[in-house]
Amino acid sequence: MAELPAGGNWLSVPAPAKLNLMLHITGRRDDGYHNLQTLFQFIDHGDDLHFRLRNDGELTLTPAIEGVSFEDNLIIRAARLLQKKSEKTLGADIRLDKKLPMGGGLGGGSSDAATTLLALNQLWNLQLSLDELATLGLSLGADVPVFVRGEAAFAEGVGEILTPVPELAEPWYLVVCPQVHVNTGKIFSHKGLTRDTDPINIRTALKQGGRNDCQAIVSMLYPEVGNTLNLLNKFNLAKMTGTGACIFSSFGSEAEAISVSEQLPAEYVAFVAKGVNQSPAHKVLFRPS
Ligand SMILES: C[C@@](CO)(OP(=O)(O)O)[C@H](O)COP(=O)(O)OP(=O)(O)OC[C@H]1O[C@@H](n2ccc(N)nc2=O)[C@H](O)[C@@H]1O
Ligand SMILES: Nc1ncnc2c1ncn2[C@@H]1O[C@H](COP(=O)(O)OP(=O)(O)O)[C@@H](O)[C@H]1O
Repeated sequence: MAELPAGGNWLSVPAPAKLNLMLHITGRRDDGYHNLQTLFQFIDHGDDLHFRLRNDGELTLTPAIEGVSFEDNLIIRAARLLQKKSEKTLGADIRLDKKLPMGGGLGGGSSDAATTLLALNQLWNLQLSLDELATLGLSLGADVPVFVRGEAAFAEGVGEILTPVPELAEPWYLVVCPQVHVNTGKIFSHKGLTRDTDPINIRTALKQGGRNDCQAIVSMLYPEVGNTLNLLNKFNLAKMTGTGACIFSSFGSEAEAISVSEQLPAEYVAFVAKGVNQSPAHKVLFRPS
């Protein structure tokens, strides 16, 4: 990341990735969306965003994301929602240090949106509650509310009915990112998708975990995903996050995770990160003073 331009104070806030430790699809709703049951946990790896106040109502974002227009970028969409809500003419310069792959199931876009809502709420002194920010966030994407609330959670509905699960273990993860962009809509509309898994309760989800109902279809449509799962499974149980493409495997120590990553073929893109039940964004913004 290039140095932040001089002048003004920059507020730097991480936008962590999430993993779906299990993902069951329990039905299809009348609006075409699917009801899910999923366990969300954050990892201490993600994008970084930097915000500087402007008093002229303008928004800038540097650098742009290739293939995503300025107004479509979830960062700008989140900022616009807050501008509308506050009826104030505040603006911001925003710098994005993008590290997460797009369409990887790591929730990078949703996390960028949530970090923007949290950071600008503070920078613009809007005093919106987490409930209000989560409701605004849901209009941007089903995964935004969990990032706004910042607690590892069991999620139901399309992901907006959240029950915190602070008791989740916080292992080290090896995350491998096959270089394909999975189209979420294509997976949910596939006729072979398992979409009638019986609902389970939180206790069962925490005790037994669960599978990812999208994994079989994604592996079939994107062979790189299936191949990566097969390879990682030789070392340790591996699972896909969200609608893919990224695969993760958990370890008791950082050293074990690194050791497996070092045994992967050189062309594999992978990183090691720690599972955390509190969002790193919350750690920065709600640090006790
Ligand atoms: C399933 C998850 C789990 O985390 O996958 P990832 O995106 O993280 O991989 C998310 O909740 C994804 O939520 P979100 O990111 O909002 O989904 P979008 O890309 O907007 O969804 C694209 C399309 O998939 C379908 N869709 C999405 C979510 C859902 N619960 N049911 C659906 O049927 C809808 O047709 C929607 O138009
Ligand atoms: N700031 C952003 N970061 C990533 N993706 C964005 C962003 N703004 C808009 N998008 C769009 O959202 C899509 C989903 O991105 P992302 O959240 O990273 O994937 P996933 O939901 O699979 O983890 C991207 O393909 C891109 O078109």
